[in-house]
Amino acid sequence: MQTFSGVGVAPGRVLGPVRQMPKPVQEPAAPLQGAVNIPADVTVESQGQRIKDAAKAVQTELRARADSASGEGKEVLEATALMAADPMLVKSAIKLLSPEAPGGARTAERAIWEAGGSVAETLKALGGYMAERVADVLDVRARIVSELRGLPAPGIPASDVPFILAAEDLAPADTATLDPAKVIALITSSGGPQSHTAILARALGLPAVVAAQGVDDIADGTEVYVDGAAGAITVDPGEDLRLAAKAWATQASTLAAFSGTNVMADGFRVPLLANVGTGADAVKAADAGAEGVGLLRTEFCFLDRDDEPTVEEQIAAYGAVFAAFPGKKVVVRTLDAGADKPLPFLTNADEPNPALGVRGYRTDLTSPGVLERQLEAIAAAEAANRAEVWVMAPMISTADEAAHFASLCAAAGLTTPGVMVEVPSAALTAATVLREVGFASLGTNDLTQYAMAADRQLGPLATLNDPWQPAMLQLVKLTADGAALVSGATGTAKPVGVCGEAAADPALAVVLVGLGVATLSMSARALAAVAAVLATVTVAQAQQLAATALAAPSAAAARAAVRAELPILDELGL
Ligand SMILES: C=C(OP(=O)(O)O)C(=O)O
Ligand SMILES: [Mg+2]
Repeated sequence: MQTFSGVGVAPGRVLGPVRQMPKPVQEPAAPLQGAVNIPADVTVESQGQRIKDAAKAVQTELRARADSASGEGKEVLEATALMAADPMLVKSAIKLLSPEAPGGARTAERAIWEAGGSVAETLKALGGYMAERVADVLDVRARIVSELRGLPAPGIPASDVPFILAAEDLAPADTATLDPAKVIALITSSGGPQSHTAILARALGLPAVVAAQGVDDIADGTEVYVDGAAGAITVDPGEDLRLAAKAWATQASTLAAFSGTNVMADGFRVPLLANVGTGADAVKAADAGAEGVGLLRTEFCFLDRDDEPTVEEQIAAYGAVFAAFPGKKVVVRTLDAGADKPLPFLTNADEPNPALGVRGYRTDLTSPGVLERQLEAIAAAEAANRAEVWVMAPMISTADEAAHFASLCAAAGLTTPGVMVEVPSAALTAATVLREVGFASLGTNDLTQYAMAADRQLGPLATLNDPWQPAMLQLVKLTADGAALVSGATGTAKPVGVCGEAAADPALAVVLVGLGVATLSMSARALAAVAAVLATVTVAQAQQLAATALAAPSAAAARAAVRAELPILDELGL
């Protein structure tokens, strides 16, 4: 039995065949200037026919996939199928096959590559809706090149049977076509606990292991067992692991849904909120019982945009989220562009150190006005809905920045400004920072990467990039202790929540509460498991477990010591 070990980022035990994510398509070689590097027996006509046949095959395949897909995935596939059928694309590729074409004759692969590139440039220049189709054209061109080469199509493989998707890492764009009915687990050789693969897995409730070296070499069809909590992948599993997968399936269907009110064993309330990116996410979160939204990632509404969304577009996007939570708290985070979430209208893609660069709140330095217009839109959307809107800025590092953000919120008529604590300086000076605003929310994904100086996207650094690191837990404690020194209007400490992925780990959630965190925000899928575990401990026990974790010499020791005291985790297979 061969095993691979990595970092478990979403719990669950499943068994199934592996399907590898095809490698990205390599650019076909350009012809030498003026030279015809094509064998004499290959005619322009035969190459033209190859292009036509390949385009047709791609279109047929995409149509078939669109027919069996639903929702956003179906729309993406339909739009891409239309592009593949576009006669302009095929015609301009065929022109490039001729020896008379500027620069000489191309191979069929090179011709479709260049033709697709030109169409993409034209669409980009047209802007607006047309520019949004650029990704579809580039996808079609990659698919036609793969077809011509006889290689599997790029993107998530199509399959009639459920499978375990193996990849080096997944990009945000892969999420639209990932069908959770078909993909039953994710395993990657790269990526950290805060990578897009990890965030996606938790949002979809799929067991996942990242940073498991070698899994991208497992042959297609090989049966493996994945344990998303233990971070282990076993090839050709024995009978005991088959039974474990069966037991998990039974358990997963019996874990009661979240009731909508989280109460600890002694009656203490810790509201459980949801992390969302769009109105559609918010509707799902409300259905899952979320007590509000603890993080609206506003940049997720505009990731495919080259230009700044208008105030009206923003009002519509935020209003759709507020409408799903009438009378409930919704914490809106202002645009967190930069690093892993580039927005061309705000960030410079050529920065040498993007994670340490102009990102989050800092873009107000280089693109003044965008933040004010966003706050204006949030205030207008608040006025048109009944949600209780709080607003926070990402990447705040100093009390001065917090004060400036609060003054912008006040000018927009927004009454509850706050900050994300995701830069260690903000945690270390929490009391002075919190004097300027009404609340703080710990972004443990970034706080971990900055505390440990370990890029959250990098697989080899996954063990450093672990929110159980005792240094991280100290920063959480410092923030909660700092907040306790500063009281708000009601005379009580200013509230500190957690909206990083740490909140979705049921054992770590207990520790966070023990450290003084008042609310936890997570992907809606995690609500039921976190609530089930919190219901078994009192605040005093959580504080004891927090002390145990803080005293541990390593992340692994902290996790093991706390898990040993929470038998419910094993009972629920978490
Ligand atoms: C919640 C966070 O923000 P994001 O993951 O969007 O950077 C975080 O950093 O923990
Ligand atoms: Mg962050």
